[in-house]
Amino acid sequence: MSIVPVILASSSPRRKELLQGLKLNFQTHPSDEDETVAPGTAPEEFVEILSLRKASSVAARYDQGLVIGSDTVVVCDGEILGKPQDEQDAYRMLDMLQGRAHWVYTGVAIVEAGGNKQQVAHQKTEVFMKPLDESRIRSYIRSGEPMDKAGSYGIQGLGATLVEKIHGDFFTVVGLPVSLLSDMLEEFGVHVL
Ligand SMILES: Cc1cn([C@H]2C[C@H](O)[C@@H](COP(=O)(O)OP(=O)(O)OP(=O)(O)O)O2)c(=O)[nH]c1=O
Repeated sequence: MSIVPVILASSSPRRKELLQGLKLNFQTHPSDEDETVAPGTAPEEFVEILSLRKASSVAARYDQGLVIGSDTVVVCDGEILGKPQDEQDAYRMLDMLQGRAHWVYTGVAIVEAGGNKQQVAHQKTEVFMKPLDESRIRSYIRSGEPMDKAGSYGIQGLGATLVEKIHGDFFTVVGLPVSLLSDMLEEFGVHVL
């Protein structure tokens, strides 16, 4: 158990659940940072910039503690897909992803509040989606699940039925690479196990 306060700079229920899995005491403090990044930024850089921006903005509000920020995007044909704007956008994304492979990138940053230590890294996982016809995509969109998720699907929910297989870390797809995060926490003196 750590005595350093840990703060998750996120409004994502998935990230909260995944961090709870590490049995750390922590609080959440969502960041309201702007999520725009310069066009043409590579995905690995994109998720690291946003993870660090989220963690740094929340760290600035505390005198001490370790603040964790994270960001997830889906990458297909060189296009970075974030959360859909609306149902039409969700359809466009799912139609693009069906029947083929894409990458999910998740960045994770730890920023020491009241100090000057910080670390950022990312992980990527390849996801193979089944071929999906229009009615299946529309039915999935009607479930409401796609709307707050990068690439318009959630592998941990109904979206699991759309996925054929993955290569890499499952938790990276859901939105927080917990194994990588635990290694990073070690560097800050927090031992999960
Ligand atoms: C691909 C995929 C993404 N997602 C989610 C994880 C993230 O919550 C979301 C990507 O959006 P993010 O902008 O990374 O995160 P967020 O806005 O939800 O939360 P915050 O910035 O406050 O931390 O997509 C899933 O839940 N399952 C999946 O399979």
